[in-house]
Amino acid sequence: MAASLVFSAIKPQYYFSRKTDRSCPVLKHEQSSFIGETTSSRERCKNRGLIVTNIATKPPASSVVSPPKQEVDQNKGKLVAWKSVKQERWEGALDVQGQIPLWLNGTYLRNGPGLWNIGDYNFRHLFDGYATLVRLHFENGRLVMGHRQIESEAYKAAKKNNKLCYREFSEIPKPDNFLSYIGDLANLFSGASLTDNANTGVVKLADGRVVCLTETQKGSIIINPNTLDTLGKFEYSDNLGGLIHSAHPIVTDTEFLTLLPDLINPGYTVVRMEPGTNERKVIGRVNCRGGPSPGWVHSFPVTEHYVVVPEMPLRYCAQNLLKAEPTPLFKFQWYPESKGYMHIMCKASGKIVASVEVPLFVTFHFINAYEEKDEDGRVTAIIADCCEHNADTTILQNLCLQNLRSFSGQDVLPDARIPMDGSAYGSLEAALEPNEHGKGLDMCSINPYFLGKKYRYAYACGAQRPCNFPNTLTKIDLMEKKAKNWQDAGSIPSEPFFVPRPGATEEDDGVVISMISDKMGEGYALLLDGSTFEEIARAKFPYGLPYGLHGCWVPNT
Ligand SMILES: CC(=O)/C=C/C=C(C)/C=C/C1=C(C)CCCC1(C)C
Ligand SMILES: CC(/C=C/C=O)=C\C=C\C=O
Ligand SMILES: [Fe+2]
Repeated sequence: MAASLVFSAIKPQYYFSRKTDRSCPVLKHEQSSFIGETTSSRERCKNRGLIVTNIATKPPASSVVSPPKQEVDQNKGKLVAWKSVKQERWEGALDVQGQIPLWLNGTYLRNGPGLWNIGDYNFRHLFDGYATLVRLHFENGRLVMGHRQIESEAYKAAKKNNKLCYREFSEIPKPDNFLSYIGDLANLFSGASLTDNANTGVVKLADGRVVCLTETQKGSIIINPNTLDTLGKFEYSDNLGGLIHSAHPIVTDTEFLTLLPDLINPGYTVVRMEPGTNERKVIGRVNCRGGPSPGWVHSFPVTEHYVVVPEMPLRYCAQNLLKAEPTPLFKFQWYPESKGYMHIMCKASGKIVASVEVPLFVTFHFINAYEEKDEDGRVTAIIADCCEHNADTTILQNLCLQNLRSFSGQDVLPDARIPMDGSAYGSLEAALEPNEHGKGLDMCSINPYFLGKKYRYAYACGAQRPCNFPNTLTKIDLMEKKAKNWQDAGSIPSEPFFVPRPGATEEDDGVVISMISDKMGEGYALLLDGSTFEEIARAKFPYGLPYGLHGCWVPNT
């Protein structure tokens, strides 16, 4: 059993003061070739439905102690996290060590970029990879795993033509000649050449549809959570247009909220979609306060009554979009002079009730947000928690595959942000001492019942230094300002996903699911107790799987 480690975690926070608004309620395996070419159908048949036995090897002991450099070097090249998925699909029951709680009945789905090459051509960036879905189906203490590639147009075209056909995060198809270059530019403006490679996340809508998403709107793809079949595009039936959106909508039993950045008139449209429909309706619009374009908006948080619209000084950049070769910040540009802002929009009226300047910040992921109220129930502040990267844009370069694959023992992960004071502006503060979680923090989840509400626990990936990527799992207690940490030295765990126990009354009563890409080239599903953060079960995969980004829970119906 892997020990639960106690060091701790950081969690920067934004504080906004706002005037009370009366109109609102207070309301290749490295060498592997492109999928389908190397894996023979014989091999696939052999693996399909395979019950993996004889895996009762002793789990690697966890340790708070950093692995000595030699150990890191010895295992160099075996870590499976950044290697393309071995084959297009697999499904089978897994042998479980430990006890899966009998109440855990349903399917955990995880999406992420898992295939980074077309034949001999290797992609540059983590976010370029073709989407790999992984499914962990829990039923009566048993576990069936499956993985499969999403059949996006981008993936199918790459397979058919053996070359890149759509614009990915950093990869751009090479024009054949000058005329096709002009055509490509036209296709960029119409969106025709943008990828639909839905490799960022997966959400279960309240009407039961399961949708994989990325930052391009056309990359919204409906899948079958049982078979992982690609069922077709999720077509938005409104006329809102635009080409991009936040990769992380807020999805609840009653709504789907997202942000549409406007690159022409810098700003954001906040939209809402009702379950059972494909039509987004506008809640309101925010104009940017600084810079030539909107800030990159990968995610955003909500409170009970407000949508928090972040305006990050790392902004979309039209010039970089047009460049044939990637720039250091890809499609973005850092404009520190343009400053950073947070806008607070009332969900009911669409009115902006506060718009504050905040210290420069760089974040992919907001964790949660909530309203702070005085004795009379008036909202006095909004706390928005995020995984902040010390206002350091080099995080984008760190996520280049070459950098991820070539860890030499040197620590390059940017520290999380140093606490700062507020004054007349919103402030950015560390929510707890950063060493609690090793000064790195990303890929977070919370108990979904606490979305938008004051909450105590966040689960995330933290860091055991030295490292070049988050390599621990951490449970942050925002009240005690402490963290419990779990680590399998040399391995990379994916986002710890919290599933509450039905009927639970405590916020952390549930399990945390993660998948580990281990240093020996293997991998396993891991279950931790949401309260003690101790391991309760693990199940080894037939082979290691690449790193994956975000997931969702689909309960058995
Ligand atoms: C995997 C992940 O988290 C992010 C993926 C982001 C993507 C695919 C962004 C793609 C884009 C383009 C292809 C052109 C327009 C800008 C931008 C949205 C960055
Ligand atoms: C995995 C990641 C950042 C890790 C750095 O600490 C960001 C992923 C973003 C997309 O979902
Ligand atoms: Fe994300």
